Amino acid sequence: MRLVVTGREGQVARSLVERAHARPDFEVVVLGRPELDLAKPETIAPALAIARPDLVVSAAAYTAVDQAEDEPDLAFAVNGAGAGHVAEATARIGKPVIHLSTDYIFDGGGERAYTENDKPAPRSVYGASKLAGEHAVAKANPRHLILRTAWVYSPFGRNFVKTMLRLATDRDEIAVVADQWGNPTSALDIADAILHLAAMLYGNKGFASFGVYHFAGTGETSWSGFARHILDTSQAFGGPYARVRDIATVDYPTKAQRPRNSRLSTEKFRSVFGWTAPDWPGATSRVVEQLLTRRISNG
Ligand SMILES: NC(=O)C1=CN([C@@H]2O[C@H](COP(=O)(O)OP(=O)(O)OC[C@H]3O[C@@H](n4cnc5c(N)ncnc54)[C@H](O)[C@@H]3O)[C@@H](O)[C@H]2O)C=CC1
Repeated sequence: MRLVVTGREGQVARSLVERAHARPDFEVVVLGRPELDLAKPETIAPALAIARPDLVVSAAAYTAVDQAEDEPDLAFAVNGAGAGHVAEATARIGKPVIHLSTDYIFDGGGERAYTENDKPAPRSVYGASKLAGEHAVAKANPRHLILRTAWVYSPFGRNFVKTMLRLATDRDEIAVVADQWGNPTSALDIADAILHLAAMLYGNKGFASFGVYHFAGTGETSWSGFARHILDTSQAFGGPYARVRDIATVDYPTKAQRPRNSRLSTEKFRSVFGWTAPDWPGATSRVVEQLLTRRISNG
């Protein structure tokens, strides 16, 4: 089965390439700029048609959350209209699309994990642009799976785990927000879930479970809890360590507002697809170990 993935250098795209290495039943083709540019609609359909997908994974996005506040037009062009064009081009060649979305479509109020029935109310340009993308995808291709995920990290690209390890190389203490809660999610686990979905979809004309799903690491924590686990694991493997000091969101102002409660209920995904992500501490430890081992082997 041939998966065509947008966002060539992204965490999810690179994780899919890595996970598919061990799976002779999957071939993963990654597309990126300039041949596929979500901000240039005319590039999208030709690039996808040439790549001959059995399934498209729409993982490219404008993900600079704070910068999006200053570039709303570009964020909406890429995450909203661009995502819609990908889904439309995929529908035109008769294939399904798996599209990645985000916890930031919620406002972060409330005390329980969000379900797929909860009403979106984004508080940032990024969140609003991703919600526009969900609507555009759903309208353009009825054969869609929209996966909302959160707090994504991996051995690739830029993410919170790599930031903590980098800061710990030259600081004794790192101040981290303690009053935002969520589910850290390894992009490698997202990749495994996507391969599971792809196998269920392939050649199954009767597949009737299209729609919106939440998929995230199992268990929850705060950013500071996440940071402590990363640095404790690093120390255990002989890597950099720093103490973590809890601070409040108000003490760490950012341009874009983040949801205080980012927790996603993955019950629907589990019951429909029989699949759950590993628990977040174990998954995080594996990525930290992978990063430290790579660093040592690279000298
Ligand atoms: N990183 C996170 O914490 C979260 C990410 N998501 C979503 O998951 C998906 C994957 O995220 P990541 O892999 O972490 O993102 P990433 O930031 O690692 O990768 C995004 C990719 O999209 C590409 N891209 C940006 N603008 C483009 C354009 N105009 N045309 C073509 N490609 C373009 C970038 O070059 C990059 O390769 C995205 O849809 C994101 O919105 C959802 C929740 C949390």
